[in-house]
Amino acid sequence: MIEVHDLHKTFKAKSGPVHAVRGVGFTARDGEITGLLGPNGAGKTTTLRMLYTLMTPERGSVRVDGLDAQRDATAVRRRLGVLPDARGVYKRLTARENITYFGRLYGMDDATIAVRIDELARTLGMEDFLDRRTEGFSQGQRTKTAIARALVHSPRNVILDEPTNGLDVMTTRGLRAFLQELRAQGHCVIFSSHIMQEVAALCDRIVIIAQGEVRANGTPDELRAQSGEDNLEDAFVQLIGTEEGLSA
Ligand SMILES: Nc1ncnc2c1ncn2[C@@H]1O[C@H](COP(=O)(O)OP(=O)(O)OP(=O)(O)O)[C@@H](O)[C@H]1O
Repeated sequence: MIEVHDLHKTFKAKSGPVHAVRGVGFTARDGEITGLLGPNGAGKTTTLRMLYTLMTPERGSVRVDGLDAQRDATAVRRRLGVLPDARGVYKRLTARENITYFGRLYGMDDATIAVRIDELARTLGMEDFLDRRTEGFSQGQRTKTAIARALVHSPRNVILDEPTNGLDVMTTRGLRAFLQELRAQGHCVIFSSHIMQEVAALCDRIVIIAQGEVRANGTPDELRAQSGEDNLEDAFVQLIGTEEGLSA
């Protein structure tokens, strides 16, 4: 479970401060998929970076399975699997070597890593390119490698930044099924997206974020009720106040 309380983050820019995240709070539960939905520049990536301890918030706190992300950063990292916005796979290594390297960093032995890679490769459809160097990989192949790498240690909590960016329809469907499987196994899954159809199709709980603030938070039914709209798409537009950047 990931509990986020009153996060704030400001960046200095030449033109003045950018208040990227202003008091974001929500809870992502085990056995649920929580979607962070918002237009470009809403503060999703910055929020996620604070969740996975890459960035320190100016204010507020993050707890992962009850552990404080700032005080117990190492223990928290062990409990997280992260697909960052910059996928950053090592291009001289094969996909398998990339994943193995991360498994070793998590203290896994090679036999366990090999079994786990077989499992992930099957689920994500990676068999064809698993033993190729990642240099020249398509975006989808790189993303799959980065997802497998994030999950090699079977983390309790999974954070994915725009996981379907650049993926084709079939791969997106496969990834959806995969996230549903993680949910069924009781994992806590958070992913960000600016595509409302995607969030609507998959999420148990949706946190709508715009201009660094949470505009609404609830199940799809609750959001429909809150906005007074029957259609989820209309509810999103109403709650965010703009259609900009919210489309496939
Ligand atoms: N390192 C940084 N320095 C300066 N400004 C930043 C930095 N990182 C983010 N920002 C600004 O903070 C705001 C929120 O950015 P963020 O990347 O969190 O949004 P996002 O919701 O993930 O958007 P997108 O869907 O476009 O990826 C934006 O205005 C962005 O320009």
